[in-house]
Amino acid sequence: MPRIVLDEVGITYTIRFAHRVSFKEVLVRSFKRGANPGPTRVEALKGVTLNIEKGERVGMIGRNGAGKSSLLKLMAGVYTPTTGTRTVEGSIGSLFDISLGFEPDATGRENIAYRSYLQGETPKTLKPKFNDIASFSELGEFLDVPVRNYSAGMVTRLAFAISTAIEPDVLLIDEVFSAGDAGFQRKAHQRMRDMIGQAGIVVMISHDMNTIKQFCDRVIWLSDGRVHRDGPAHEVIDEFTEYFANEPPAPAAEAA
Ligand SMILES: Nc1ncnc2c1ncn2[C@@H]1O[C@H](COP(=O)(O)OP(=O)(O)OP(=O)(O)O)[C@@H](O)[C@H]1O
Repeated sequence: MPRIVLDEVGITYTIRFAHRVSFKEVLVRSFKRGANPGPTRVEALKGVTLNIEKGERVGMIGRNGAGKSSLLKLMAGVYTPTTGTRTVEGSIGSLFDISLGFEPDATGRENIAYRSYLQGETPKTLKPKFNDIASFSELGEFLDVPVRNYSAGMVTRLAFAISTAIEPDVLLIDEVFSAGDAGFQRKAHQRMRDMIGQAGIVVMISHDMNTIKQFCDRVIWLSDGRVHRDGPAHEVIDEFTEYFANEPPAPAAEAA
């Protein structure tokens, strides 16, 4: 039975500024106490407690930097919590960063196999799916060409075709609705709808409230790493929209 349980979860990142330091700066720093600021800590999530049960379609909304991706990646197991505990039951399918991690020197076909194995397929389970993935990508003869020769749109199509060929219990989505050109997007939307319909639990991030309304019955509004509001989709979206309609314009880096 798929389930997500987060108990007082926190994530703190440590950032080290990576600018080059000249010999002169090293000398100055060695004489000046406090001149080297050292690593900075960012608390991306603070005491998040959540329970998501089978059948729920959950949207995550919030401004840029509110902690949505950190929370989704924590659910996916990409990040471990700095504090608190994370329990996810059921197989997980992640639709984010889908275009990363291809082998550039390998062909499209070879990459279908490599990526599918990473997604938990075996040669036996991949065999009946392979042709569907290949034809969904619409890459034709390019499937026998190394991926390094693909256009960005071709990489996206291949990535989308592979990433959506899974049937996970828990489906985690971060804004992948805009894959490829207009024709491909129509197909991609239908494929997403089918996946969302089949998954036990869906958690998705989107800045597009219509997308969230269309797919989700529950919405979590994150603000500054905390759950600001958690409730029925239409209620939380209305509050969110009204809040930002009445607020003075945010600084550029903060704007949603
Ligand atoms: N890998 C990382 N290393 C250091 N800090 C990070 C990292 N990822 C995110 N952060 C920081 O954590 C905070 C939350 O970021 P996160 O990406 O989770 O927010 P978000 O709500 O998904 O934002 P957006 O809507 O812009 O995608 C931000 O302050 C961000 O700078």
